[in-house]
Amino acid sequence: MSYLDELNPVQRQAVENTDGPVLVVAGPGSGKTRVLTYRIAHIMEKGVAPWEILSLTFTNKAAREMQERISKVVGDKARNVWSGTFHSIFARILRVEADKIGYSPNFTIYDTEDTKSVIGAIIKEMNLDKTVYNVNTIRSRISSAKSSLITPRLYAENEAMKMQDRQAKMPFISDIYLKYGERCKRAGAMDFDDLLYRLYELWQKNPEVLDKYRKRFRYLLVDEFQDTNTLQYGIIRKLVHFEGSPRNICVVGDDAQSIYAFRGATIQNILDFEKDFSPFGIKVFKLEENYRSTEHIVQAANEVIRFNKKQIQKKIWSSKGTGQKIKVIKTMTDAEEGKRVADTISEQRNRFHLRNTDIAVLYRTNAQSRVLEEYLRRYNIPYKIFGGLSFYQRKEVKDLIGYLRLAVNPKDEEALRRVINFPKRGIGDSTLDKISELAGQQNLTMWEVLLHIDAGTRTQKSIHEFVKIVQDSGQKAESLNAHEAAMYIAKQSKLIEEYNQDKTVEGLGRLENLNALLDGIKSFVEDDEFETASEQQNKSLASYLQNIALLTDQDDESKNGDYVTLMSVHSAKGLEFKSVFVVGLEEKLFPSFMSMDTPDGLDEERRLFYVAITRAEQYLTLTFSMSRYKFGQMQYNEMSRFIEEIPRDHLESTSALRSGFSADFEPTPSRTTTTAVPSKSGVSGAFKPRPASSNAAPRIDPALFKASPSDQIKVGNTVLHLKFGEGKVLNIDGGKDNRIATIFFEAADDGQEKRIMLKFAKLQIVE
Ligand SMILES: Nc1ncnc2c1ncn2[C@@H]1O[C@H](COP(=O)(O)OP(=O)(O)OP(=O)(O)O)[C@@H](O)[C@H]1O
Ligand SMILES: [Mg+2]
Repeated sequence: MSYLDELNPVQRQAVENTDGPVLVVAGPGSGKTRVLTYRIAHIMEKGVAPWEILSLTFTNKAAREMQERISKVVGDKARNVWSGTFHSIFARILRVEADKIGYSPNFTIYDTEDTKSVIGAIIKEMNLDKTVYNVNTIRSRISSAKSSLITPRLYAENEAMKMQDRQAKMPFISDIYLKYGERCKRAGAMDFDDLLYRLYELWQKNPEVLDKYRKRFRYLLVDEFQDTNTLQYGIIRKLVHFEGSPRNICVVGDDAQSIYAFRGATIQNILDFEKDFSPFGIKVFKLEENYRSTEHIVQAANEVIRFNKKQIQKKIWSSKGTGQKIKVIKTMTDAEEGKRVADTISEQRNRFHLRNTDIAVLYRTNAQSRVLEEYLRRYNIPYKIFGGLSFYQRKEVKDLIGYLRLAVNPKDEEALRRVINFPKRGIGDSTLDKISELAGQQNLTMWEVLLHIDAGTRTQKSIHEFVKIVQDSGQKAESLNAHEAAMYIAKQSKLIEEYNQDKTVEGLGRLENLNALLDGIKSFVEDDEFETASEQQNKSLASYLQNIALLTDQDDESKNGDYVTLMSVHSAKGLEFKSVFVVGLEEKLFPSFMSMDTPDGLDEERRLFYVAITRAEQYLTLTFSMSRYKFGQMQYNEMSRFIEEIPRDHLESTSALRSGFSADFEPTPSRTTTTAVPSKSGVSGAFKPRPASSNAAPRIDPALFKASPSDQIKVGNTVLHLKFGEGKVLNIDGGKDNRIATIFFEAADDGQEKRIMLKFAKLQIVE
């Protein structure tokens, strides 16, 4: 059996001990997933049928990769292994057994939006105040109740939960929960949590059904076990932990990579597993060699995770050679960060002969993808976003763009349909159908029909309000610049208010996306890179929309299958890439401001960082930006403590390090932002332009920068530009309001003269 030779001795034992419980706790890249894969192959080689094997993973991507890896060893029959995510496998079982719990086999699966709309309807029926009873909060309460196996009845009896609800001024959540369950059942629908919860219930109530599956799945395997929640573990236990069971279960995981505490996953599961199965001769294996990454990366990861006290001690080493040091890039703005990432990707492809698919860019929050996407597109680097939508495809982004489009063109029917009843104003589908019908009959646009509706009924009043919002927005779009207009519209439409109410993790992500869009519009307005006067002048909402039409266009950049992967760190679990970029390494972003206040929160962020950097095989690049727009405000950031926690020996010595770290390179004890006071010497020092040959950005601290009035700028001046550094004004032409300066920036990328419209440019005269 030659495939066994592709394993080290400990891995081989974990594979060959197919009978009885096995636990593998080991660090990243040590071959845990490989053990699972080979174990499945090995079980099949011993004559077990593929459908007797159940293998559970967390993401579809991981499940697919596992399937591919198994096929390499055993060929086509790999397809018949029950291998997939918890949700997909359980849905499959539930379809077969649906009638036993009063469902039809064709039950619908409700996504989050469906769930929210059902909960919203219940709140309305119960005459509860929807500003107090926030749909998202309730959804997440119900979800966590289900994940902890708390039925509506138990919920109603649970004093602790009720106390929490009373404190939140929502004493009726348990009633909503009960009604929600009934409603789903009546509708023949299950939400995502139900796929786990109902399966548990099915097995609980129907021992004969459970028995069938116990007999069927003779072998069970679970990857990324550290991230299972109570319910998932409950289901697993039911399947294998019983009298007379051979308990052929193998789980693999790494407590240091547990990153879903907020969803109820606890590393306690790993400890419990060992305890629960120890009476049945559990075998525990530890793997210590990292086959994925070179030494600098592995050692840096080891050092960082040592800051977490509550870890199972593990030694990890690499025999892949020293490898490259970790590169750190510091930039002044997030836009520049995007640009440097794109630059470095191009450079790495050439220098190290990488394909796009060898490269991944990982971020902490999805909202960060906007700037990255923009620069990858500008550089013609194909990319694909995993575990989420591309920025402009996200619902909240489309909502705001819908309003912006209406402001510029109220006849835009698609936009109108999208937002006329969002946020909800009681203009339902039937009203909309009527409007559309009228429009058809009279050969008008829907907008024109709206304009002629009297204000009588409640719905008609709502329509009037909506028309007013669009009209006001239209006026602002003409009189203000794109950013001012968009800010007005975001507020006036009540979109911000709507998204602001949702205090869940997902809700915050949506608000961040909205703000990222607004910030993007702001940088569009402030961008003075344009060279011609007409482009410079036109900073209107209409021109902004035209500009992004190209970005929102869904042309598939990843056509030929060679694309850079963009994803959140959470989605990157279990994956590996030759080159990995981890971006936005700033205090309050990564670690996230939401988790920084508690030691446990911070530990989880550190585990997340640990997951991020251990995805890299050969090249690891960490980037951070000194400033970043946040909620329309320029924020000044400090480098993330996680970079400081990496011993300097593992970092490439670059200018980023010299200026990013405190002088003696001691971790800085205080993390309050210090804003430098401009002083004569400080200015000239900080403003030193970068050498033309290097790719480094001009090191200008935005906090020190002060734009001079444009009419004072004269030929011969030396001026500073935030992006291009120091430059000499060679010529000025154009009339009063349209003066265009020709400036030579020594440090700019191309070393070419640039033509810049003075009215919009931000330049500081140095001499
Ligand atoms: N004995 C081995 N010989 C050669 N390559 C190996 C060996 N074991 C693992 N590898 C390779 O090392 C890489 C990491 O393995 P794998 O993905 O299984 O690690 P893991 O422990 O699951 O990591 P993570 O914790 O990040 O999920 C893979 O490319 C795998 O094929
Ligand atoms: Mg793995």
